[in-house]
Amino acid sequence: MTLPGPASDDHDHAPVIVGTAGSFARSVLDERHPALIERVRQATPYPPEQQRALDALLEEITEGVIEPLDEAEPGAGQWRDEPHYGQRWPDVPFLWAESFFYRKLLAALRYFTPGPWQGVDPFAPFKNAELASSKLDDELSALDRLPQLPSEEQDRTLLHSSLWGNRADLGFQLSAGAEGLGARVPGLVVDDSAELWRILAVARPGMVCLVADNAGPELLPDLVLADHLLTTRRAASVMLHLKPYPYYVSDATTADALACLDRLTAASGHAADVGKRLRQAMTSGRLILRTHPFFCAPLPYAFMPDDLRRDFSTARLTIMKGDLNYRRLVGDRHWPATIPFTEVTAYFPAAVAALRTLKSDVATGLAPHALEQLDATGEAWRTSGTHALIQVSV
Ligand SMILES: O=P(O)(O)OC[C@@]1(O)O[C@H](CO)[C@@H](O)[C@@H]1O
Repeated sequence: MTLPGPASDDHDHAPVIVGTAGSFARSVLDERHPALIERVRQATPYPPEQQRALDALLEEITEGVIEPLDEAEPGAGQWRDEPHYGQRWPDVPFLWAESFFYRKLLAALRYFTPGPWQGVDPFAPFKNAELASSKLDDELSALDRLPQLPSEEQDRTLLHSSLWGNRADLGFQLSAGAEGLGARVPGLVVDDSAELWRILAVARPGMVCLVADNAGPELLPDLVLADHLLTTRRAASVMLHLKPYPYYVSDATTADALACLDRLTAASGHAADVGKRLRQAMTSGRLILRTHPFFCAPLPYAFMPDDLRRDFSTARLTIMKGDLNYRRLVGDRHWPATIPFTEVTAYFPAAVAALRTLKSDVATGLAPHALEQLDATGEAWRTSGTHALIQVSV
């Protein structure tokens, strides 16, 4: 099943986002993807076969039309019936184009092909460098001051650290530092955090699904938040949804989650305590790692398969992290930014919260005056990552 294209919009749907000339989506297709091919090439000494395949991919996305995966590519059959082959990359739904680009990149690098390169994460050099950064040591040691904070401040600090972790710093220092989180709050265009904590403040905690986004500097605060939900009995269990294979450069896989656990337990003080508790939670089944092929599908969550819908329907709350998950949650369309978040997520089987830094055009659930103020700034508030939102739909 494929995202309805621009021509097939229902009358009550906004136009699907495509790579219109001059748009953010177009800049991703024309600039970020070619640049990423070169970054991947520089980071790992791939042999001539992969080099030739990368050259062909670069030519296809810049000069050509969308070509199907080679028939010999493992899993090509799942992509065989897509309706966009032969079209220009900017002319098809941006969500589809971006997702298929990453699938073709892994094909070019023989990620799925039995042999020496099978399962080698092309983005590992970038992820490993982020996780090894000494900057994280300072961030993690700032966690030592967390237990002294009042419980509500702990809630706020860890929720905001998870939210802003999307911007490659953990945000823990912000909570303990002089400037505090106040420095970030102006960037918060919607804040439904009170509703989020209300949903979790129940006598008998249930399962919380946390749909992860990026590894390293984002996944670390996500894991600290998961530990906090477990230790403060807001969650009986946390189901951490991860990508089944490398995706969108930084998206977290199981290997990345385990690397973060190691980073926590190898730290000192509170961070190490959190790491130990999370390892125990995993072995006791209270922290469950889950993945599903749909997390790398080019479709909105409205098209999720039944087994994934069941996971979310049994959860007290599902927390969707990051920009791509938001685009898939609300549908990657040119919605009026004031359309209620509850309206565009009405299909979701249970309570859902989005923790998202705005890094692409789609926006929903903004108050009219907030939208007016943001547009009046003349800043690229939708795509610069300087603004964020916490939205809840029950
Ligand atoms: O989901 P994340 O990691 O927060 O952000 C992913 C993302 O913002 O990066 C792309 C641009 O490079 C966007 O198209 C996409 O939504």
